Amino acid sequence: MEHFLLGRRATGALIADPYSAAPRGPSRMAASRLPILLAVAFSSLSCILSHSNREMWFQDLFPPNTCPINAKANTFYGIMFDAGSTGTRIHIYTFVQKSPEKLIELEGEIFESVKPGLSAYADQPEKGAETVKRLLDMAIDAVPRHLWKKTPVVLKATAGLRLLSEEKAQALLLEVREVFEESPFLVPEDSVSILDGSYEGILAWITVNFLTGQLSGQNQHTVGTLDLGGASTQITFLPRFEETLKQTPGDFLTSFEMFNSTYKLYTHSYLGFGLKAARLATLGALDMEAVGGQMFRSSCLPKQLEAEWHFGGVKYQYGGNKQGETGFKPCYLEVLKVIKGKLHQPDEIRGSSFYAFSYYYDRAVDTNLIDYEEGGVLEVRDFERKAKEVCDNMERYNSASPFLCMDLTYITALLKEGFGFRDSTLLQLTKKVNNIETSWTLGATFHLLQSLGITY
Ligand SMILES: O=c1[nH]cnc2c1ncn2[C@@H]1O[C@H](COP(=O)(O)OP(=O)(O)O)[C@@H](O)[C@H]1O
Ligand SMILES: [Ca+2]
Repeated sequence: MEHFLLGRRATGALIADPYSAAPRGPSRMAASRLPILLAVAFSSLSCILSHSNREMWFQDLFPPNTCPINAKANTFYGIMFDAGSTGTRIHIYTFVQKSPEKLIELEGEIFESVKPGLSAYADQPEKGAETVKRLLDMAIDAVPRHLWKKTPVVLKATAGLRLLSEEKAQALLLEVREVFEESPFLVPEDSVSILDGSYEGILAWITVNFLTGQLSGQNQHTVGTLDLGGASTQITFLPRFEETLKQTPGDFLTSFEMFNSTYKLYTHSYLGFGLKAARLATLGALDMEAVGGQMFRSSCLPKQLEAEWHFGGVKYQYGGNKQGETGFKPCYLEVLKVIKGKLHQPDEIRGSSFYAFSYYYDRAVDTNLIDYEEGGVLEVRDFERKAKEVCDNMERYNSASPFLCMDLTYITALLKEGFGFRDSTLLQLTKKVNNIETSWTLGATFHLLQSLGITY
């Protein structure tokens, strides 16, 4: 079992900031003021302690002789980039410390994204870094000038870069690091890296459970999370039964500390099981070496379709089964080959409900199962019903993505045959909670603030 200690205790004065600045920036700034549980070491004792400990590398983050006891309400920022396999996103979080005795609050988020993801620039790392720079320019506008030097900027890449060769991934990360170094922001050590898969699940779990208020107070009823990316997928939950801990392979369990609690989580990231990687696997095109003008066909695609698809910087030609079968049944069998026996099935989850986002959300929106703004609660069987409807009437759904049938069938098979959920398992489809994106980036920013000694 792995054990992550997320951050260490803060030394108070390092948290304090004499400046008080109203957040400004684009209208996307979410105005929600979440009551927060971030325990911040703002006691006068820690203020004294920190004064004797000023030589730390992050000392510039806050003025050395600021005593929090005198600090007024202040605002600070954290910039977290998510370099996903299908796109790069910037999350600029605003936090407010209203008074030394109070816990800090997450005030809002500015979010923007670009496509394609960094991995599409595997052979042009400078161009890839340019996409990051364009997003970072937004932060220049969003963060008040006098706070630039104290605002940390971090980028974490997920499955797209995990699948690249070490050399290509490192070249991209190096270029991004240069962009950061040239910016006016605080660039912590290790500010540009590939995020470990198990961290990805844990940090998303922290985000969702933080935003839904489950990490504070005595009666915590945490919820499990399901993230379906382009290249990998994560499942994370807090096991309630001893039996689950006994039945689970050690590397699926991770213990970590956050907000003064220790959690032992079940989490796993399945690389190559994201929605787009699964398309390639279903088409039999996952082995990139095999590509070379070859046409990949599937019963999950419209019969007459012949098209090209670019993913991860590689071009694929694909099409429908001109002569053979199409529809839900043959498609399900095709997809099953990709999934069957490849995933661990914890018994405990069969009766639980889960939060689901990313491509679970997008495909549910695409087929009107949920509203784009509101999200909603679905049962696993709703995805299967929709998959049948789309796959057995493929021509009718022609206007949407030609992969709609394959995607819905994959989601159905992943949930049922992969993780072992029941038809009746409830899924809470959520994009935002209180106007904040349900992404691992918020959990990662808490971790960042902890490691900089700002919160614990
Ligand atoms: O912050 C976010 N807000 C909204 N959607 C997001 C965010 N981050 C990721 N997504 C969703 O994640 C999916 C793409 O996955 P991604 O590109 O992150 O692949 P990966 O996780 O396998 O690297 C899409 O459904 C996209 O809408
Ligand atoms: Ca992702």
